[in-house]
Amino acid sequence: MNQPLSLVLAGGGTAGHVNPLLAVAAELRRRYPSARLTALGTATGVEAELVPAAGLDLRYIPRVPLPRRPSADLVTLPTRFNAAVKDVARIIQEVGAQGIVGFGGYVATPAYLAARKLRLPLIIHEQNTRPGLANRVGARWASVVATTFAHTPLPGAQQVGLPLRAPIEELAAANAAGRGRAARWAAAAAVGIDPELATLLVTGGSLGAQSINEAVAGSVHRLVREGQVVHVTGRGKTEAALRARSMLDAALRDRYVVIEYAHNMDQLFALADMVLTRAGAGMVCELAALGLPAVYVPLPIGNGEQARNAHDVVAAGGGVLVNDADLTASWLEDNAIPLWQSPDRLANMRTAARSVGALDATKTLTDLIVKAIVRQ
Ligand SMILES: CC(=O)N[C@H]1[C@@H](OP(=O)(O)OP(=O)(O)OC[C@H]2O[C@@H](n3ccc(=O)[nH]c3=O)[C@H](O)[C@@H]2O)O[C@H](CO)[C@@H](O)[C@@H]1O
Repeated sequence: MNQPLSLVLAGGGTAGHVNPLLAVAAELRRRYPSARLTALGTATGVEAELVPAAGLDLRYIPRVPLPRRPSADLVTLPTRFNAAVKDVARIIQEVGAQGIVGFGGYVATPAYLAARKLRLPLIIHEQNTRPGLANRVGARWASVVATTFAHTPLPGAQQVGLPLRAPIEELAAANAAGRGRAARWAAAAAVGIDPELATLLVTGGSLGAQSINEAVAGSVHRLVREGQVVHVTGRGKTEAALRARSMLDAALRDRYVVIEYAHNMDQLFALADMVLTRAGAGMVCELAALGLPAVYVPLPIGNGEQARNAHDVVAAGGGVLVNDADLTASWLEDNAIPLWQSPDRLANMRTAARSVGALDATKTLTDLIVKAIVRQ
C-alpha cells in the first residue's frame, strides 16, 4: 500500500453488533498504527458510547429504518435514504477511504450503497446464523463476504468465526494454556469477590433479559446457598434483582452481586464456573472460545435466530438450551443448580465448548480486509 490505510467501518445498534467492529479496528490499529479508521453509527445506537470509548473516530449518519407498515414515512423513505447514502459518500471522500468494512444493521445499508457508487472494495461480516437485510443486499456486490457460522446462507460466504475483543482472546488463550486459575484470582480481587466459591454468571446479553432476571431473582435464595451469583441485569433492569437481594439473609447477601451493565465482561468471564445467558452471537462465540459451560435461553423472537446461534455449541455438549417460556425459578433449582454443582459435568462441557470455539477470527478477517484493499 503506497498511501496510509484509510477505512470506513460500518456497524451499530447493540453491543453485539459493535464489538466485532471494535475488535477488527484494534487489530488494524495494531498492524498499521498510522491507519485512518472511521466508524459510522447512529446517535441512538450503543456505538455512540462504545466507539469513542475505544478511541475510534465516529461519524453519525441519520437512522433510516424501513417502516414496518404503510405510513407517511414510506413516502419520504427514498429521499431520506438517498440523503444518508450521500452523507456516507461525503465522509468516504473526506477521509480518503480505500474500502468499506460492514457488520450489518441500519448504518450498513447506506454505506454499502455508497461503496458501490464509488466502486470501492466492500468487505462484509455477518455475525448471525441468519443474515440481516443489509448484509443480504450488500453481499451482491461485496468483494469479501465473511460469516461467523458455517451455514449462514449468503452467496460466496466464507466462515471466519466472530472477531472477539483482545481481552477475551487473551483470557481464552490463558484458559487453553491452563492459566485460568491465575486469571480468576486476579479478577476476583478486582471485582471484590471470593475466588474459591462456585460462581454463576448471569447475563441477558447487552440489553439484559427480564425473564432471566425474574427467574434468577426467584431462586437466588437457593443459589447463594451453593455458591455466589454475579448477575448483570441490563440497563434499567435491576429492580427484581435488587429486591431479591434485599430479602436475602444478611450473612449471604454478599454472595449476590448485582451489576447493571458490565464494562469488564472478561473479568466476569474469568470468575465464572457456569453462565446463564441469552444466545446472541457474541455471547455464544465468546463462551465457546473461553470454554465456559452455559445454559442458553434464546430470545423467543426472530424465527429461532438465537437458538440457531447456540446450535453448534449445544450439539457438541458445551451448553444446554432452555426455552424462555420454560425458564422459571424452579427450573433453575431442579436443573441449573445440579449442573453448576457437578465438577465432572462442567469439565466435560468446558472441553466440548472449546472444541467449537474459534480464536483467530479477528486476525483472519483483518487479513481478508487488507488483501481486498491491496488487490483493488
Ligand atoms: C435483542 C437483540 O437485538 N439481540 C441481538 C444482539 O444481541 P446482543 O447485543 O445481546 O449481542 P451478543 O450476545 O452478540 O453480544 C453481547 C456483547 O455485549 C457484551 N456485554 C454484554 C453485557 C454487558 O453488560 N456488557 C458487555 O460488554 C458481551 O460480552 C458481548 O460481547 O446482537 C447479536 C449479534 O448480532 C444477535 O445475535 C442478537 O440476537
